[in-house]
Amino acid sequence: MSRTWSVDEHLADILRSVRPLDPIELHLLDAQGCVLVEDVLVPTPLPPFDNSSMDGYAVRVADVEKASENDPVTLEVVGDVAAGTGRLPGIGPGQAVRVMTGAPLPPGAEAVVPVEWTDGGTGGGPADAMAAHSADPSGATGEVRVHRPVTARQHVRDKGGDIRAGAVALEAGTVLGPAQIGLLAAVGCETVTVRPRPRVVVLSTGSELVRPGSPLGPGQIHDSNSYALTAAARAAGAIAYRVGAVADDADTLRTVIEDQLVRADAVVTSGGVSVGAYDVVKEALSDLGGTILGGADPAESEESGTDPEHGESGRPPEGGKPAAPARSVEFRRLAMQPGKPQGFGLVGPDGIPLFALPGNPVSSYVSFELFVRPALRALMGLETVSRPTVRARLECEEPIGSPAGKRQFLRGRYEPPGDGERVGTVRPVGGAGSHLLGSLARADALIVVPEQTTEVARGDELEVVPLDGTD
Ligand SMILES: Nc1nc2c(c(=O)[nH]1)N[C@H]1C(S)=C(S)[C@@H](COP(=O)(O)OP(=O)(O)OC[C@H]3O[C@@H](n4cnc5c(N)ncnc54)[C@H](O)[C@@H]3O)O[C@H]1N2
Ligand code: MOO
Repeated sequence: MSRTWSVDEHLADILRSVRPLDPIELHLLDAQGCVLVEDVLVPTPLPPFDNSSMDGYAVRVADVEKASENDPVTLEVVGDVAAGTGRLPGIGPGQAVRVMTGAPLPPGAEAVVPVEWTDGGTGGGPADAMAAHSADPSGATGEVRVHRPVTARQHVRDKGGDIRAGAVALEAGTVLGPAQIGLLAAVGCETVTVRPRPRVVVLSTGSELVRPGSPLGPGQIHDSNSYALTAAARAAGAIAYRVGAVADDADTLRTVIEDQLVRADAVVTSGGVSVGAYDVVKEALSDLGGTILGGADPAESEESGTDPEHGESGRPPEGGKPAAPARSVEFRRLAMQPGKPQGFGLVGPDGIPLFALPGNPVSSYVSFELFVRPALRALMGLETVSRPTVRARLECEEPIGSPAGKRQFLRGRYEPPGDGERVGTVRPVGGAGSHLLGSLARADALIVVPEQTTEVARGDELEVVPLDGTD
């Protein structure tokens, strides 16, 4: 390791290196959370036909103009239209058709009188509801007494009133949430072209690691990082594959990563990046020479006929920008705590981003939040890649020290501002140790102590990063 990098420099370097994934066509529900790459036009108007917004009677306005509760107007019921009905009875003077919510407006009808404004065909007072079709399968016939007038188009939803045919239903760049997926379904789209969710391979390293569910031998611990990081990748919108723990052996690790690259848009490892004798990730990835993991060397690529369309990294350039140059994994020291040792690079012929995170459980999780999550969001084509932050006043009994020159990320619980308060409060949970998984699990936010600050105390206003909750 040479110089120390700031958090912002490291993140900027990562974001410079990742490009949004190539668009693919996905079925609607598989596209949830993805970004649309092209405008979606509405082929047919929405709604596709004039229809009733109420269960009631389709009428001509003039026929019910004088209707009142004391002096109802009696109309002849000439038909019954359920939602989905294609053949529609026409309405002449003095006639009505019983219609259900969403049913097409019959020809000749100008408005719909809700059933509650009629006797429902019973000959009595105002009705609460219509008789269920199962109870009265003959449908609506006979007469209906209308107690109130309606205005033209009242209780009618106009054809194209929501969106006109040919209009843009959703613009390129829209993130598909439930409402957007509903709209696409409504206009008849079965598939959409979006940036896919990145496939993230997560593996942990360490010969001390044992899978949860297995008993611990002497010196062993359960592998928690690969679980936390897989869950974090999923929470970030990725499709995550947990490979599990790889023993501290450089050749094995290289082979496992090479094997996994086929299904990876990003690789996340944990552990083995510090200065110990068994820090295998660093050993396996920092000096790759001509192996496949190092990616194509730009000079070699030209000679070996790399497709110029696909740039040196093997990935297509996006929006005219040059593709990211291939670069092997670089290990660096960051001015942050936790998360000081970090590795990042592009590996394999396709220049897949690889994040080598430190092994301490809090360090790997905080590193994921700060560096991997933004990169995954960039791969998805999302514009906002980092979590929004808030300001909050610190609530703590004793002053808390922070290492000079390092940005510290304490774990805390955030309380939003109450009525009339400008900022909320944040209370530290547990200490600064990067092994404190118990307190991490009770926290819902990271408290950011700037590099130049060496002590914070109650009442200090700090930047806070709210994290995903469990709800
Ligand atoms: N002499 C120095 N020692 C250390 C330094 C240093 O600068 N000089 N840096 C420390 C810092 S900071 C960190 S962070 C760690 C990073 O170490 P590694 O990335 O090499 O991680 P490991 O040594 O493999 O593990 C560290 C710690 O975390 C536990 N661990 C690892 N993987 C998992 C897992 N999947 N699940 C649960 N726990 C895991 C591991 O058992 C160790 O206790 O280095 C410091 N040392
Ligand atoms: O990543 Mo280390 O936390 O700085 O213990």
